[in-house]
Amino acid sequence: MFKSLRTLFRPELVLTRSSSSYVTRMRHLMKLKEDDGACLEALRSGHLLLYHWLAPLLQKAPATASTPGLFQLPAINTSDFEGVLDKLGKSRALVNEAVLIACTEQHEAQFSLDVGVLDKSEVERLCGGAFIDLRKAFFLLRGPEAPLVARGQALLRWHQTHGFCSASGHPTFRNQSGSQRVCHSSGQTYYPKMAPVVITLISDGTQCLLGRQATFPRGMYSALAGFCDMGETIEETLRREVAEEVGLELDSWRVSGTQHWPFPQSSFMVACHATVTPGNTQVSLNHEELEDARWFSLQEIEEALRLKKPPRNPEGETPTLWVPPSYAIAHQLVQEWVQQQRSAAR
Ligand SMILES: NC(=O)C1=CN([C@@H]2O[C@H](COP(=O)(O)OP(=O)(O)OC[C@H]3O[C@@H](n4cnc5c(N)ncnc54)[C@H](OP(=O)(O)O)[C@@H]3O)[C@@H](O)[C@H]2O)C=CC1
Ligand SMILES: [Mg+2]
Repeated sequence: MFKSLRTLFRPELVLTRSSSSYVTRMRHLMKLKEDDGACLEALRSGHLLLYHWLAPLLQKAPATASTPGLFQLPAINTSDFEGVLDKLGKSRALVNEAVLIACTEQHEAQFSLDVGVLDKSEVERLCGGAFIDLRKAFFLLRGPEAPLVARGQALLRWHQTHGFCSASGHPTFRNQSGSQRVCHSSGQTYYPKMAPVVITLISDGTQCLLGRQATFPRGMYSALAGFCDMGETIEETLRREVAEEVGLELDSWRVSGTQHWPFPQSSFMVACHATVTPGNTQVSLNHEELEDARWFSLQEIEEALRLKKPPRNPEGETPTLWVPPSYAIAHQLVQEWVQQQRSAAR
C-alpha cells in the first residue's frame, strides 16, 4: 500500500512560510503548465491522484482517537504506477494522459489520471484502496485533500467532455499539462471553465431564510443559489436570484468567501450574507425553482448544526431540519450567521 499524500502536500503551511517560497512554487507551476517538455519531465517524478470513471482512489487513514474511520489520498508516484501497469500487462503510455493539478512545497508536481480503461478491482488491489464516488469521498476526506481531489476530478471531466471544437467539429488536442485544448482546424484555444454561482444567506436580524429544491434529500434546506447570467455582476445576480426565487428585495449584502464546487459540473461559488429589513420578510415562492423557503430561528439552526450525519427522516413523519455538510460553502454561511447572532446577543 502507498503512503499518504497528506505527508507530501500541506498547502496550509504556505501561510506560515515566507511569501517568496510561495512565489517560487507558483512560478514553477506556471512553467509546468506552459512548457510541455518541463511538464513531461516533472511527470516522471510526479505524484498521481487516480480516478476510475471520475471516482477518486482513497485508502483508509491510520485511526486515531480523534479521527476514527477517516480516509486519505494514497501517494502514488509515476514509477510506482508504471509498475502497476507492467503487472497488468498494459502500456505505460497511459501515464502521459495525466493532467497537472498542483505541486508540493518541495516542487513535486501532482497530477490526476483517470484509469477507467483498467480493471477497477485490480487497480484497487495493486494500489491499496477503493475508488469512491466524489460526493462520498468529500465526506471521508479532511483538510486540503477534499478540494484537491475535486480539482483533479473537475479537470479530468473537462477534458473528457471537450474533445471536439464547437466551431469546426474537429478534434481538439491538449497540451501536456492539460491546461488548455486547441483545435488545429479553427485555431480556437479552449481553457477549463467554471460557471459562476452566487449563494446567499438572508437574515432579517433574528432569523435566516433557507430554501429547498424538490430534489434535495428530505429535511435539507440550504442558502439560496443561482447561476450568473452573461454580463451580470455578483451584486446583480444576487438581487435577481433572490427576487426570482423568493420575491424579496435586499437591503444590504457582503461577500463572505468563495469555493470551487464540482457538482454536477464545475461552479465557482461566491458566498454572500444579505439582509432584508424586518418589515420586508414576506416570502413569495417561485415554485418552479424551489419547493419551499422558510425563515428559521437561531435555535432551529443550532439544532440542525448539531446533527453529525443526515437524519433518517422516515416517510410520513415531519422531517428533521438539516443543512448542507461542512464541505459545502452553504454550511460556512450558516455557521457564520450563528456566530453573528451569538455575538450580537452578548
Ligand atoms: N456548495 C454549496 O454550498 C452549494 C452549491 N450549490 C450549487 O449551486 C449551483 C446553482 O444552484 P441552483 O439553485 O441550482 O441554480 P439556479 O437557481 O440558477 O437554477 C438552476 C437552473 O438554472 C439554469 N442554468 C442557468 N445557467 C446554468 C449553468 N451555467 N449551469 C447549469 N444550469 C444553469 C438551469 O435551468 P434549465 O435546466 O431550465 O436550463 C438550471 O436548472 C448548483 O450547481 C448547486 O449544486 C447550491 C447550494 C449549495
Ligand atoms: Mg437556485
